[in-house]
Amino acid sequence: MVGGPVLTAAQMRAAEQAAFDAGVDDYGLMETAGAAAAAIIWRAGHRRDTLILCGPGNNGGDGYVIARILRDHGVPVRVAALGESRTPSGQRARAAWAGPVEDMMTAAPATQLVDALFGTGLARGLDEGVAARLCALAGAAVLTHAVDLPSGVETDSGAILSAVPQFGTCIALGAYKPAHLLHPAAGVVARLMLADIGIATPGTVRRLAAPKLAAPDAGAHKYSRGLVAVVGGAMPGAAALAAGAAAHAGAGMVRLHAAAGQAIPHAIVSQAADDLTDPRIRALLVGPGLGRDAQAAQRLARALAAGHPTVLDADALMLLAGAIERIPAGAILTPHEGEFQRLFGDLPGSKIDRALAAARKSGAVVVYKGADSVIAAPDGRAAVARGASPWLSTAGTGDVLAGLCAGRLAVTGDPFRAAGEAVWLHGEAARRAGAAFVADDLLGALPAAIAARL
Ligand SMILES: NC(=O)C1=CN([C@@H]2O[C@H](COP(=O)(O)OP(=O)(O)OC[C@H]3O[C@@H](n4cnc5c(N)ncnc54)[C@H](O)[C@@H]3O)[C@@H](O)[C@H]2O)[C@@H](O)CC1
Ligand SMILES: Nc1ncnc2c1ncn2[C@@H]1O[C@H](COP(=O)(O)OP(=O)(O)O)[C@@H](O)[C@H]1O
Ligand SMILES: [K+]
Repeated sequence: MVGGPVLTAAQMRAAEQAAFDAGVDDYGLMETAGAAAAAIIWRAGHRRDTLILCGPGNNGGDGYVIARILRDHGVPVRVAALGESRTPSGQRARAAWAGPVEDMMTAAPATQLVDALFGTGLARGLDEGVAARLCALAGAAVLTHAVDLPSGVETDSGAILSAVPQFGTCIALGAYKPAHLLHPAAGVVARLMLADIGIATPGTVRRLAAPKLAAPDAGAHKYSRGLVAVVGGAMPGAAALAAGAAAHAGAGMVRLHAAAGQAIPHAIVSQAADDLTDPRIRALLVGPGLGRDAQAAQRLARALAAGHPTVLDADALMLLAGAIERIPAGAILTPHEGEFQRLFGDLPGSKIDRALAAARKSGAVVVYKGADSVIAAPDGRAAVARGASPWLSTAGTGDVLAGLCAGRLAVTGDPFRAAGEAVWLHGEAARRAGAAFVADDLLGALPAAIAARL
C-alpha cells in the first residue's frame, strides 16, 4: 500500500549528507543522479534534438551530466545556462560537458526540453523574464522533462512561486518531494518517475501505492468477513451509497440503520432501530446524510458510545467540531477541506504537515481529502495519493469513500491500512468509470478495481 518515500528539501539534504558521511563521493552522486535521469530521457526522446537548461546550483549540475551522456548517445544536444555554476560539483559537471553553453534568454527552442534550472534549492520564484522564457521554450517543445522538480515550485508545500509550464515528465531524484504529490504543483506534471540514486532515503511519509488485497479464504462466511453498520439519517441517499461501497469493499454483511422504505441495494440489510450492540460489528460508519439537528447529535452519541471501530465523515465531523476529544482513538476521519478547517482550524505547514498534526491531535487516522488526498496516522506515518480523477468532484463520491473505509476496516482491522486501501480503490474505480460519472457509477466499477489487486 505504501510506495516510495516523500522527503522535504531538508530531509533530502540530510539523506545526502548521511551518504557523504558514509564515504559517498559528492560529485559521484551527481553523476549517478544525472545518469539515472539521462536514461529516462533517452528512452523517451531517443535522438530528438534537445535543449537542456542548466541553473547555477546542483540541479544545473545534473543538467550538464545529462547533456554529456545524451551527447555520447548521439543526441544533438545544446546547453543553455542561467549564469555561472556556483557549486563545486556543478562546476565540475560543466567542465566535463566541455561543450558550448548558450544564454538561456536567447537560445533557440528544440524538440525536447530538459529543465535543470532549480530543484530543492529554489529559494523564491524565478525572475519574471526567466519564468516567461522557460514557459516559451517548453511551449515550443514536443517533449518536456523536469529534473527533480519543475523550476518554480516550492519543494515542501507544492505552491507555485512563479509561472511554470506543463511538463510531460518529472524525474524525482532519490525520493519524491511533497511538491510532486501536492497541488497545485502536482498538476503541472503529467507523468512522475522516481529515479534511484543509490542512497538511503528513510521516511515515514510515502506515496500511496496500489495495495495487495486478498480474496476470502475457503472457510469464510459473511460474519467472518466483517459486519459493517452504517448509521443513516436525514439524507438517505448518502448512507445508501456508503453502505453499497462498504459491501463492495469486501465486508461480508452491511446493515443500514435508517428509516424503512427507502431504495437501497438488495444485499444491504435495512434496520430501522439503532441497535448497535451486536458484538460482530467490525466497523461502524456514521456521518453521511446524518443531518446536524438534535436527533442527529443523539444518534452520533449513541454510535460513539457503542465502542466499535469507527469511521466518521460529513455531518458527524461537523457535529464534532470543537469537541475532538470525543473522537474515539483509532477512528478514521474523512474530512474535505471545509470539514478539516472546522475540526482542526488553521494549522501551519503543508497539507502533509496539517494532516499529520490533525492525526496526532485527534488520535485518529485522518484522510484529508481533495485532488491530493493525504492519509495520516497518529504515529507519524502518512501516505499521499497522486493523480485522482477530477471527475470525482461530484456529489456523493465522499460517501462512497467513507463506505470503502468502513468496508476495508471491517476486513483488515487496521485503520491506516484500511484508509489507504479505500483511497486507492476509490481513485481506481474513478479511473475505470472514465468521464462524467456519478457517485453511483463508482460502485459498479469497484469489483474490477478490487479484482485487479488480488
Ligand atoms: N547534493 C547533491 O550532491 C545532489 C543534489 N542533486 C541535485 O541538486 C539539487 C539541489 O541543488 P542545490 O541545493 O544546489 O539547489 P538548486 O540547484 O535547486 O538551486 C540552488 C541555487 O539557486 C539559487 N537560487 C534559488 N532560487 C533562485 C531563484 N529564484 N533565482 C535565482 N537563483 C536562485 C540559490 O541561491 C542557489 O545558488 C537537487 O534538486 C538535485 O537536482 C542531485 O544531483 C543529487 C546529488
Ligand atoms: N478536483 C478533484 N480531483 C480529484 N478528486 C477530488 C476532487 N474533488 C474532490 N475529490 C474527491 O472526491 C471526494 C469528494 O468527497 P466530498 O467532498 O466529501 O463530497 P460529497 O460529500 O459530496 O460526497 C473525495 O474523495 C475527494 O478526495
Ligand atoms: K528542475
